[in-house]
Amino acid sequence: MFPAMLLTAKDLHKTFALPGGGSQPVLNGVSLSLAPGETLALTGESGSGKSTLLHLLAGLERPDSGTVTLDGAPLSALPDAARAEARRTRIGLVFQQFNLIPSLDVAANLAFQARLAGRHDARWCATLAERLGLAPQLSAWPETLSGGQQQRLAIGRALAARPPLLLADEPTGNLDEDNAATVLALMLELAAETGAALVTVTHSATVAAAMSRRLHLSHGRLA
Ligand SMILES: Nc1ncnc2c1ncn2[C@@H]1O[C@H](COP(=O)(O)OP(=O)(O)OP(=O)(O)O)[C@@H](O)[C@H]1O
Repeated sequence: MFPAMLLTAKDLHKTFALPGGGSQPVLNGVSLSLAPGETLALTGESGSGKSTLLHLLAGLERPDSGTVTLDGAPLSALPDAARAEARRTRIGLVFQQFNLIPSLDVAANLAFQARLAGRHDARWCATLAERLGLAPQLSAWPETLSGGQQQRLAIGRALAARPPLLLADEPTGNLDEDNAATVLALMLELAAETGAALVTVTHSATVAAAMSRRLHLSHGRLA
């Protein structure tokens, strides 16, 4: 018997209006499904729509047509507030640009999403800080951290609420080779430990090879 799917996208279409008039179709019937704990790389040429697809999977944007279902609940059909709630409690997000909160120290950044989700667990946050090599920096400001440290913190923040789904957009895109390898290994280890499924948008063959499955986006469709 197949395991119940965590995430299902069915026949997603998305077209953007162009500033000068006209429109640009970006996703043209994209479907995928992800089992709990599965890891998936989304690859494709620059501009092929990978980030757009990730945003639809995260409920950050809505498709023009098609559905995104998370744990059996229709994410894409929910009104904005309910989608934001689902994102807070069920999805961890990691971006290329780290997106840390500059006015909060490392400890508060780490705990931020878990607090929002009403699932702060001080012991788990301490474990995450330790595992991510950030324990000595807990009272530092994010701007004083290296790029690698900032991305490790962003991963910890995304996993602090133990979401069943982690979505990452070029998580190693701003890092040198050594930091990229460390961040990739930690992201995979901690996702596996928490049971989170992972979808990673990437241009990196190394990152793509580290995922259990790869899908390539081309001409608005996945293969
Ligand atoms: N909000 C938006 N409004 C208008 N056009 C958009 C918007 N978001 C994305 N696009 C366009 O959709 C296309 C796909 O963009 P997207 O960022 O999803 O591609 P990508 O595959 O992630 O690219 P890259 O690898 O360069 O990050 C691009 O042509 C982009 O200009």
